[in-house]
Amino acid sequence: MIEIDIKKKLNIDNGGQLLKFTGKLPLHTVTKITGPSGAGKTTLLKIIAGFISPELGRISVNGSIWLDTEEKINLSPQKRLAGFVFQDYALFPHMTVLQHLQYATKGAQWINRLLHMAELTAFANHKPMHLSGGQQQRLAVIRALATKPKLVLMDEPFSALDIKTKLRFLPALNGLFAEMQTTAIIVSHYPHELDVFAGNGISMGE
Ligand SMILES: Nc1ncnc2c1ncn2[C@@H]1O[C@H](COP(=O)(O)OP(=O)(O)OP(=O)(O)O)[C@@H](O)[C@H]1O
Repeated sequence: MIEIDIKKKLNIDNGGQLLKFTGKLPLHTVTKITGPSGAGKTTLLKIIAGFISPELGRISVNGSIWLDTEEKINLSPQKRLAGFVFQDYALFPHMTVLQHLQYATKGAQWINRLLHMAELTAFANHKPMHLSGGQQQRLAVIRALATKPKLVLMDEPFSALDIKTKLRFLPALNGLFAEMQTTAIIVSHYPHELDVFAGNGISMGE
């Protein structure tokens, strides 16, 4: 179980808005987060990953404390070991597709499997600027999975994919999550695109 109870001030320069989130998210399944723009979905994912610190709160994962502002505990992102798919992909411009994956793992078979799933095998030696938006996004997804993280946090990870690609890629991803017993938290503006994943939905800011 991931137990979250946090408070974070948002928009400090613009009047202030409080992001309050309390929830218990089950392990080994997908939690789907939706909500209007500005509700704080990205901020919540970054707080769970450890990239942003809330003013107040507590996060524990399977009993181990990642954050406790009262106890002054705040594990670094490196210690939380979550895979993260950023909304803007955050790829390395100077690295090829293959190098992105080799940076994360030495497992050649695993890399080949991820490339195949993302339909990127033929593009292994391409740098991001020579990939389409959808290919870049699929690379961001498989890079996040390359270290075989127990927890994957994905921010709008399918927004650049066309419907046919989604119909192939999402079920494959779902199968991989089941096989690896992955806990995933996925933010999407389109809740129905996540129907392939069993799991709970959370609506923020409505
Ligand atoms: N590190 C931060 N500290 C304080 N406020 C922040 C921080 N990062 C973003 N914000 C503010 O928090 C608000 C919510 O942003 P966030 O990106 O989390 O929303 P969102 O629900 O993901 O929106 P979208 O669906 O448009 O991506 C924004 O108004 C933003 O300016």
